[in-house]
Amino acid sequence: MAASTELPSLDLLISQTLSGSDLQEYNRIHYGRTDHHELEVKKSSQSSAKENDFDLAAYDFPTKKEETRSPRIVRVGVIQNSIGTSTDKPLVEQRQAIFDKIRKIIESAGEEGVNVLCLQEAWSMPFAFCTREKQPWCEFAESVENGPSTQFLKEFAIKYGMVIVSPILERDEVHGDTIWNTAVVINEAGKVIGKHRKNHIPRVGDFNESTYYFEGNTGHPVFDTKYGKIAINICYGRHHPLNWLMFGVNGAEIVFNPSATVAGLSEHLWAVEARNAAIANSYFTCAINRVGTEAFPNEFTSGDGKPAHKEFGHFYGSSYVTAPNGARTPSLSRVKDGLLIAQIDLNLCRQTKDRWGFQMTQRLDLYADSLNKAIQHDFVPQVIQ
Ligand SMILES: NC(=O)NCCC(=O)O
Repeated sequence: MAASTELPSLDLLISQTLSGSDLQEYNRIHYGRTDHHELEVKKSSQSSAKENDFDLAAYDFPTKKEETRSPRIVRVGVIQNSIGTSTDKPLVEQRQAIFDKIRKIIESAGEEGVNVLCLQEAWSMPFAFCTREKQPWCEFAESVENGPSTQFLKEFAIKYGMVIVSPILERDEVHGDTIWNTAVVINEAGKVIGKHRKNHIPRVGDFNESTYYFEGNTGHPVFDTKYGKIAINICYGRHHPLNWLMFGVNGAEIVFNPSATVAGLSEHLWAVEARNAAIANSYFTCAINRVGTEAFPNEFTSGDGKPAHKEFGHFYGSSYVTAPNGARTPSLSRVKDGLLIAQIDLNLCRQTKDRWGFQMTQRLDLYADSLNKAIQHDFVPQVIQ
């Protein structure tokens, strides 16, 4: 059955269907708290959201005050968006249309005091990797240091004193013009402080990304920013628990998961994976997905015997934030652009570690030893008959 593009969000459906103590119980069991702690946003931001047709939601994660450490309050923002115009237009026009709509949303994020903002995977282009065509799509690849996306975002980073994570298609001119799927980290002074390249490249459905780029070679970097230690687990990496684990081992307090995934494939996994990662690693996770349906000029096939088609499928948005204790925000819409803001206290990471002891009780030494054996060509699985 085709996935619905009508249902705005499961969260909305629930909140409109249940009421009173049933809704409270649902919230307690599903979201991990009875109250979403919705934050007020400025009238001007509300007007801009209405005028520019994006959703705006903000939530707080109140955290216990500590006697010996001051709170470390940070506002994180995530943006999900559809592309700005059709994919048969000139590339520069397509990119400009995305910049034009993103500009408005970033301005609202800045006005609302967002400290760290993350955009969706390959945000400055359509997700054309389904086509397997090299032309014209490879032309969207750009330099980390001074490509159009970095130039565009630097201005906002400086204006709002905000760290921005910009997932782009990277062109590495120094190493043979190779292409990578990369998240660029721009600090509050507008300086690129580093990048992370996607570790796990999908080979599923229409996600033909391996035609364009290899698995990343940047490890699991954690960026120690003015607003906390952040990391980026790009899209398909969210299916790999050890990928999440390594960002935690390196000390991440917030891990962003900029994604591009479609309803027919992964919607039933979406609410589970980033949330589970937050719980297992005692850090905040911010899951961000594209939204809308992208159609391409030429037909492509999915290698499943079904007819050739021009549409990728429905990118279902539904971005959300999870705290280390497993409590989460409702999702943004499945069908509309949106800005989700979460006010978090990074002290909750250590508080959760102290309470649950997952870091203390994990057995990295044991896993390292077992994994070392498992990767040997003559490995014999430890099975007892
Ligand atoms: N962009 C990407 O890696 N998508 C793969 C599909 C998925 O992970 O749900």
